[in-house]
Amino acid sequence: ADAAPSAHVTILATGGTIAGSGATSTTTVGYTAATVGVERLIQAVPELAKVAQVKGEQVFQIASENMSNAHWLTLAKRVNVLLAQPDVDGIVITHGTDTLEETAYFLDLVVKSKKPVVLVGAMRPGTALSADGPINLYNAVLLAASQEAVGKGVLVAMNDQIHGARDVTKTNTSTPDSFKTPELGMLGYFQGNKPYFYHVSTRKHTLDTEFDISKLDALPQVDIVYGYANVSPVALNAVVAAGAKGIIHAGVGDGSLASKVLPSLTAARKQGVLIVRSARVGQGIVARNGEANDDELDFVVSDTLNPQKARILLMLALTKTSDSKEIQRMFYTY
Ligand SMILES: NC(=O)C[C@H](N)C(=O)O
Repeated sequence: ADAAPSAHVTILATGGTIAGSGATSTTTVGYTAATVGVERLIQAVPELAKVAQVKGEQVFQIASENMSNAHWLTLAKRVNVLLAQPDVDGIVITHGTDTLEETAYFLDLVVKSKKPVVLVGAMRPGTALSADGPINLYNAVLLAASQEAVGKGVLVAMNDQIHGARDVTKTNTSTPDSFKTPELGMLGYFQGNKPYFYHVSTRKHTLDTEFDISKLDALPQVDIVYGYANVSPVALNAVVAAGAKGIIHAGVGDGSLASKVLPSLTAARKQGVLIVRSARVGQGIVARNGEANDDELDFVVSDTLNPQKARILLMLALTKTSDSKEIQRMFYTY
C-alpha cells in the first residue's frame, strides 16, 4: 500500500451549492443549498486521501447569499487559529458561489499565514449529472496540500483553474465556468493531479497587510449604492440615514457621478462618511481626479476593485483610520 500523504489539510465547510441537493439528477435550479454535512462531502471523494490527511469541520451551514460580516470574523479567526498549529499545512473552505469572491478577498486581507487557504464551491448540487463539486473539492485539497500555493495569498479553485482572491469574480449565474479573472488573468491550472502557476498579483496580501481582526467583534457599516440612468439620491440618502460609516458608489462607466447624486454624496462626506468611487462595469481603473475632483471632494477611488470587494477593503480600512489619504493609499496597496 502507498504511504499516507504527509500534508494535513482541514476542510472548513460553510454550506452553498457544493453542499446542496436537488429532487432529481437533472435539477440544476430550484435545489436546496447547504444540506449535506462536511463528513459526507469528504466521503464522496475518497481520492482526497491520496493527496492529504483530511479533517473536516462544519463552521456554518448556509447559502452564501446569507454570508455576513459576523460570519467572516468567525471564519477568519478560526482560520488563523488553525494555521498557527504545526499540524495544519493548509485549509480548504467550501462555500456558496454567490459571495465566494467576497469571503476570499476578506480572508486575503486578514489571514496571518503563508500557508495555503483555498476557497471552493460548485455551480451544480451534488445530486446533479456532472456535478462539479467533487472535482473542485479534489483540486482544492490538492492545492492546499501543495508547496506551490505557499505564500500566494488566498486562492480559489473552480473548473480546473486557480484564481487569486483579489481579482476573481463570478461571471455567470449558472454555468460551471462561471468563475473568471477577466483581463488581469487567472493564476494557473490543475492538470494531471498537479497545480501549475503562471501569474501572481503585485498587490499585498495575508502577512503583508496591516489589518488585524483578532480582537474585533464587528466591522464598520459600509453599504453599496448603484448608479444607473434616471438615478435619484433616494437610496443613497437612506443608506446615510441608516448610519453608514462608508459608502461604495458603484458608478456607471469609469465611476461617473450623476449631478442628482453628487450633492448627497458631498453632504455625507461633510458629515464624516467615507465615499469610495467604484464602477459597476467590472473591469478597469477608476482614476483619481478623473470623473470627479476627488482631492477637492475628499473622496477615495477604488482603483480596479469591484464594488463588493471595495466594500470589504473600506470596512477593514475604517478599523484602522478615518483619514481619506491613508485609505486611498490602502486602495493602491491591496
Ligand atoms: N452555486 C452556489 O453556491 C449558489 C448558492 N446560492 C450559494 O451561494 O450558496
